[in-house]
Amino acid sequence: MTVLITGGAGYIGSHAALAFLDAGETPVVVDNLSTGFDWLLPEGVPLYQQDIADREEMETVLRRHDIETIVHFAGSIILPESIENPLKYYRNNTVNSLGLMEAAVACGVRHFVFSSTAAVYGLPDSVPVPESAPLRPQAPYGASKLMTEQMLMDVAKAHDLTVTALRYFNVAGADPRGRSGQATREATNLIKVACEAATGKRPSMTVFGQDYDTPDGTAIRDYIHVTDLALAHRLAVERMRSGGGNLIANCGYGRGFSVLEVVRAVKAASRSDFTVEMGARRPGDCPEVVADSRLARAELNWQPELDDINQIVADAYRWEEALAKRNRV
Ligand SMILES: NC(=O)c1ccc[n+]([C@@H]2O[C@H](COP(=O)([O-])OP(=O)(O)OC[C@H]3O[C@@H](n4cnc5c(N)ncnc54)[C@H](O)[C@@H]3O)[C@@H](O)[C@H]2O)c1
Ligand SMILES: O=c1ccn([C@@H]2O[C@H](COP(=O)(O)OP(=O)(O)O[C@H]3O[C@H](CO)[C@@H](O)[C@H](O)[C@H]3O)[C@@H](O)[C@H]2O)c(=O)[nH]1
Repeated sequence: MTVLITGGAGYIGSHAALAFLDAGETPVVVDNLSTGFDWLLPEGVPLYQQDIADREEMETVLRRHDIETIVHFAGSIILPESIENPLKYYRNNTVNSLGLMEAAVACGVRHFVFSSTAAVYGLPDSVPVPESAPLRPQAPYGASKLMTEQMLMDVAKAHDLTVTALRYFNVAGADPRGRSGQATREATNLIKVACEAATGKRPSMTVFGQDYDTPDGTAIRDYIHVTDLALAHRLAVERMRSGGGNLIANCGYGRGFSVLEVVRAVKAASRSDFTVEMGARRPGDCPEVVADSRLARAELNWQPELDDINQIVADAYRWEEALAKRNRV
């Protein structure tokens, strides 16, 4: 019943490794360390430093560990970069995922969990966004993920494989016990950027747009604690093991916070009054993105435990401080 985590040395994948480890399972990780770090992985989790595109090596790992389930995080994740370099995104997120599916089918893997994204919805017509909302990705990043979802669902129908695709909203925070967190170089995510301003890694931060049609004029997002998200993956695997069928579900909490609310929370958690500049809207951003998360709650029996913006930013900040002290990334 071994679980393979691709991209397990990355931000979310390392938290998933912790979630399986904490539940008494020892997962195996494949990661090419292109954006991940071996030191993010919990001790005792075997790491194969290889590319998921290497079909032969992937099949060797799948057979050696008799892999029952693949939890597939490996991918390229920077939305603006996908506009500049679409081929990289279709190669790594779509083509390489296809190769992994072929290896999975060839090696008799039973279950597959895929990291999808709210970016598949593009600019939603209304919030909260249900899974049935129109799928109109605005950039190759979202399109590359949507194609993979579609391939997986077709493969699941034709083969003895059950698939869960989880569409993440805004992932943030760090393991509450300090064992992992986000170490991404040159990160652009709001909470990470604000925490870097709080530790002094950046001289200041900028709020992108204050003229949205929202209560305080800044954009609203559904920030989900990475540890709750990791839990959803473990529950998705449990559900498939007990006979649950294919599923596509949003992972968010179903409520949003504005940029200014997040900045205030980071200032309170860090007790730092870092400089916040007011800037123009970031091209492509929408005013409000919030998940309708009822399906994941019902199907996965997912009861998030960390739905608290103060805890999310406190955990993110504690991790950022630890990174700064260790002089890492
Ligand atoms: N962070 C978010 O807010 C967010 C939101 C929606 C979806 N996602 C998805 O979640 C997944 C994980 O994202 P993350 O934030 O942890 O990013 P990350 O960059 O920290 O993790 C990705 C990991 O995959 C590895 N990797 C990339 N390509 C690989 C390849 N070809 N072979 C082997 N390893 C490879 C990287 O080295 C890295 O460790 C991604 O698929 C991403 O698209 C993330
Ligand atoms: O320095 C900053 C960074 C962000 N923001 C704003 O904060 C909000 C959140 O931005 P960010 O953290 O970059 O997340 P999103 O742009 O909402 O995108 C995230 O959520 C998507 C799913 O919805 C994923 O696909 C992306 O990978 C992930 O980065 C947006 O309104 C930004 O304009 C700022 O004001 N200043």
